[in-house]
Amino acid sequence: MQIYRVGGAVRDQLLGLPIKDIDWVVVGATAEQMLSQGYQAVGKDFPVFLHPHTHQEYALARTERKDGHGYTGFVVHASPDVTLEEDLLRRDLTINAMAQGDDGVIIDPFNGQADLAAKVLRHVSPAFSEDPVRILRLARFAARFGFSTAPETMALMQQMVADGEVDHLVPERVWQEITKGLMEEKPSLMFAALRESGALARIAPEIDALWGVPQRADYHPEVDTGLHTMLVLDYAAAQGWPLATRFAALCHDLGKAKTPADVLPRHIMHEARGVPVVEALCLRLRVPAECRDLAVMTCREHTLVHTAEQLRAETVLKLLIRCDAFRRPERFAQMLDACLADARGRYQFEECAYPQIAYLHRLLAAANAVNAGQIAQQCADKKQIPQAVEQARIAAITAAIATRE
Ligand SMILES: Nc1ncnc2c1ncn2[C@@H]1O[C@H](COP(=O)(O)OP(=O)(O)OP(=O)(O)O)[C@@H](O)[C@H]1O
Repeated sequence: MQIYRVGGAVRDQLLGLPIKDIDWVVVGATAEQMLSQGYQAVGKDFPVFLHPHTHQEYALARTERKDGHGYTGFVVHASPDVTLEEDLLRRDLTINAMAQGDDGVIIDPFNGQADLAAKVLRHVSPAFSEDPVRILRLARFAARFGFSTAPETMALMQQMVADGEVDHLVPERVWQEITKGLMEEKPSLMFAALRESGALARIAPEIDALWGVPQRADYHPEVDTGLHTMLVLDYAAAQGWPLATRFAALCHDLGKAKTPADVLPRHIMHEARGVPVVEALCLRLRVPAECRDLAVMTCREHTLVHTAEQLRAETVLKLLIRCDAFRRPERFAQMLDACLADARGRYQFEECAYPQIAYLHRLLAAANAVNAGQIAQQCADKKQIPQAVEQARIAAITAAIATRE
């Protein structure tokens, strides 16, 4: 048997990037041979084995063929007669279809090195169209490397979308790829590839609908809501913020696509209109609660946060309570970060001051300093405790507002 490094490890080494994990391909072996050498079988659908000591993954060289119409899985063929080249042929992109043997020689039958040098994402073979998740993979590699898509690959992806292939993707696979793409350096490039292929309109029409929606040019010199959303998202990514904050940045203005045409380019009530849209997207993609809740909250509150310094103490307290800021201050802080991204994700406002964050943190700290236990002891009628605590918090916030620097 021969063993080769394949895929991302070879690509990243050629790019001079750190290698996270190595995938190995074993040519000329059977599953029984692997097991007899102490490897543990781990692949549910594919013949993958774990090395007993290093715990690295070794896959038998394989070919596969689509099982029926739409994406329903693959019929996998792994046997000692499958060659390395046959295995590489069924991979997604030429830059991911290179191998390296023990001697260090790169095996590159599909010119992945040339595409790396030209910064191009190109499919390896027509088999690309057998798995629609490859469109999302390509899009996230675009976000990671800033590479362009080969015209023939873009045409193939557009055809796949037109054939309805993307509609067969299960939500978990979509969310997994979107998650990875959001964590890349420039997530907007993922959405650009998804839009151009037509896939975004199928997997997340709520996001796709933002392009072409105008906004007031005095607040938003970039005008287009889709472009603004991408600026906000890339700002969040550039700060290295976590997934939930990036997802909240992505979703904060979904309500703007629902603004009635006769009130454009104003977007009164877009926060309230957006909440059900964000909830529907999250439900469909099975977005985890942590991401969903922050996205809904940001969508609902971002305009109010922008006006924080004009708010009355009562309104501030209601905002803090709605956001559960007393119990979840770190999540509240994440929402404020997403609001900062919203403010700065605009042409000509890229470095605008955003005192709202420090201001609201100061008011939260003031409200938090209220000694609820002591108030409870002083209340003769227990039923009045919540109201008394609320009054004390409003007084504390009022005092903090009055001492504004
Ligand atoms: N859906 C797919 N279709 C075709 N080939 C795939 C697919 N998923 C993975 N591959 C192949 O398996 C390799 C390893 O996949 P993996 O998901 O670990 O990505 P990677 O290229 O290592 O990138 P990353 O740095 O994101 O882990 C890829 O480089 C590619 O050759």
